[in-house]
Amino acid sequence: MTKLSVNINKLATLRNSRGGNVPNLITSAKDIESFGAQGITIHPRPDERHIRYQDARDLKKIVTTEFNIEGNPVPSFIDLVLEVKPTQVTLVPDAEDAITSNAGWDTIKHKDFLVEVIKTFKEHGIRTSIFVDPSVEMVKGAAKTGTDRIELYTESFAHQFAEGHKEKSIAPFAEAAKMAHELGLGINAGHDLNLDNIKFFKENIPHLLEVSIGHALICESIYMGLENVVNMYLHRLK
Ligand SMILES: CC(=O)[C@@H](O)[C@H](O)COP(=O)(O)O
Ligand SMILES: NCC(=O)COP(=O)(O)O
Repeated sequence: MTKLSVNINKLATLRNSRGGNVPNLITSAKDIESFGAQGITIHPRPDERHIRYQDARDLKKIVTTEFNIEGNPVPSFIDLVLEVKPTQVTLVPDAEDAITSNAGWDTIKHKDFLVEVIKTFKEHGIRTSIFVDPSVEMVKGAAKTGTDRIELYTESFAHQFAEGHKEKSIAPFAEAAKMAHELGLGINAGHDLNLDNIKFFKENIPHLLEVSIGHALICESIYMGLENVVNMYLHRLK
């Protein structure tokens, strides 16, 4: 079974655009869980342009499914995660000025750093995942960091799938996932997954444990409603 973790960054963006507390992230997260999603993901960035560090603390009190916090492990992020103790932390090598995540880790170059950070989180009972491009070499490097899981960065899949290059879009992901499974790593995936591409991705990536989906899911919900859309994903992930 592949779990759906809904990334609520975009709801925070909407809230922040007006000040105030509409939409209320706590109510939204509870509703998303009640619609059947098996997790809530947030990706606080140091500028707190969408999710604020305080949101992470507040959400921890009410999330009853899997709580996944993603981000670049700068000192303030590490402190936040150790305080909040989510189910899972996903490490993403965000550049400060990036609009959104745009690359996976170089798990070879940053091995020593990743080993140290992952050890710290695991000592505190937090499952770890690291964001990687669909590269066998990067997956092999990830396995040497001690991480529990990887998250495959699916932007290139989504882009090529939308262009109609189905087989080409999935091939490196299938190969990277096969290697991850052989090395004992759990497999998550995310970025630009949507209602059009999720079924094909799921069908072609065995052992896919979890997908985190935000941007498209919230955009689709504008037309079809959050409850419907969550259920449409759950149906495609069966
Ligand atoms: C790691 C990843 O792909 C997502 O967390 C994505 O980066 C969402 O972040 P934004 O909502 O800031 O684009
Ligand atoms: N880890 C990926 C994520 O949380 C959501 O990414 P996106 O669906 O907003 O592109």
